[in-house]
Amino acid sequence: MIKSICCIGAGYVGGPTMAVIALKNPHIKVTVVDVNQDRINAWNSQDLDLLPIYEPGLADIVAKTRNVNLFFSTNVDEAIDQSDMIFISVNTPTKTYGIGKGMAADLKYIELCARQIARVATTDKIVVEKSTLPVRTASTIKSILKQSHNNVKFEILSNPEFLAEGTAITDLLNPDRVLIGGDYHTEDGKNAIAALSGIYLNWVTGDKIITTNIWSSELSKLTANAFLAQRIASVNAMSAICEVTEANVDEVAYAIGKDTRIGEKFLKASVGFGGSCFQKDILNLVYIAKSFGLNEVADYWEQVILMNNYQKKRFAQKVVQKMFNTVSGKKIVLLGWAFKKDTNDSRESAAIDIANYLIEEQAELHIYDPKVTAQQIFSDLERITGDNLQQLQEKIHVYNSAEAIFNNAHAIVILTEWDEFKTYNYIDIKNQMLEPAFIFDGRNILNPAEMHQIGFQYYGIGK
Ligand SMILES: NC(=O)C1=CN([C@@H]2O[C@H](COP(=O)(O)OP(=O)(O)OC[C@H]3O[C@@H](n4cnc5c(N)ncnc54)[C@H](O)[C@@H]3O)[C@@H](O)[C@H]2O)C=CC1
Ligand SMILES: O=C(O)[C@H]1O[C@H](OP(=O)(O)OP(=O)(O)OC[C@H]2O[C@@H](n3ccc(=O)[nH]c3=O)[C@H](O)[C@@H]2O)[C@H](O)[C@@H](O)[C@@H]1O
Repeated sequence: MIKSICCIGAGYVGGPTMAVIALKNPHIKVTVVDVNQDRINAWNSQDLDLLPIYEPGLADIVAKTRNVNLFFSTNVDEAIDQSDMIFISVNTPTKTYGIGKGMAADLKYIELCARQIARVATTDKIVVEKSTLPVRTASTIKSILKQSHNNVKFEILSNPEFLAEGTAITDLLNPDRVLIGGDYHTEDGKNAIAALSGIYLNWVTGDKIITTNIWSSELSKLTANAFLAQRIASVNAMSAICEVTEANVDEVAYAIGKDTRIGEKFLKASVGFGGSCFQKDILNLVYIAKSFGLNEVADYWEQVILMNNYQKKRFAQKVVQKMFNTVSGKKIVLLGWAFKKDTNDSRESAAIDIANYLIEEQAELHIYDPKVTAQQIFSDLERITGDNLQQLQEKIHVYNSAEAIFNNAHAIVILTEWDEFKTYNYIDIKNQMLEPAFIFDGRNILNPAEMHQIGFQYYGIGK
């Protein structure tokens, strides 16, 4: 019976996942630890608006559980030692150096966790891989844990997380499935799987809990993300064909989605997918395929990334081309910076690449996102443009609200599908803008007929 859980990594996965586990398992003490003091302070802040992660419904659960059976701390050693089960939920970004640079997953944080667990643990532990990892990582973790001198038994499980940001809490409360990979041929393995299942069974029905061997579980996570991203790349490829044939991508997506073998979800054409995982996980898969000499397999999946890059560039080029082939010195309003709505996360957001392209074309950018801070927007831009903060602040303007942003603008470019962008008074907005007033709707959230009627030059994706 598990009494105490430690989760290493208080990020987008560790925080919400542990909050829900704590809510549904009041008899278990859950401690989320991180080396980042600022992040832990933010998780502990009295004002729930200051939590480091914005997710609908998260603050309510934290309010109910924090300092009851959910704790946030930087004391990693103590939390490891006091727990029966340890979730590793640290970041696994794409490597930026050395062998596999730009493609392989960087496992240094995972290895550091494993070494720390091996050094600190004095009682038996179940170690759960929550981070997304290349297939066969568990064997690396196992060999590191074997070096422990404390005569401790470790059982390793893979339990990948399938939540999507923006809907993390509903995804966690009502998952399509929970996947547990473990050593189901041994008694210890079976017990560990049962212990982890027991935690989920407090709110997930048994038929949704899938048990596989550990390698299938690790590989299923990369596979799921590759398949999901491939659907978006496919529909975006079709959006390019729609734009030159007078077909409408929303209609095409609706028509094919009605085929239950295809299904209607994840067929929304866009400026391109973003987020911290799709690109990195597909690159990781490509690297794994290449390292086994499976070059055709690698090329097949890499095409999803290439298609996505093409979509971002195509959209930015269209903005320039429709505005008489120049945006130099023109005021362009970017609505949205997050990689999708209902999150404050901008990692790998399509907005970053599109802004960079427009900056290169000397546009004057005015940016507003309801949840991403100005500090984050400038730091994303510093990284992609190579300019320093002062240089950027001279030419780019970030707003706290959309109220004063549209005055004398040449164009509006919608990059994230935030609901509030649909509720604006576009008649008023049009009156504040220069003529001809352009809208480039990278998320197809506005009604084209209405926009044309107001007098906008309106361009969506795939129509
Ligand atoms: N963001 C998402 O929606 C999803 C992410 N994942 C996977 O979950 C993993 C975590 O992702 P995020 O939560 O988004 O990352 P994140 O970057 O938000 O959080 C990771 C945290 O781990 C901490 N950390 C790193 N090394 C540490 C160490 N040795 N000791 C203590 N803390 C340490 C970092 O300071 C950071 O706060 C990744 O492998 C990702 O692929 C899986 C499903 C969904
Ligand atoms: O491993 C992960 O991190 C997670 O990656 C994705 O979740 P996430 O990246 O948070 O968000 P998605 O809803 O998948 O959106 C990803 C990107 O695709 C775009 N998208 C999504 C759906 C769609 O139809 N069209 C489209 O352009 C979104 O705007 C966003 O930029 C998966 O959906 C999760 O199951 C997975 O756990």
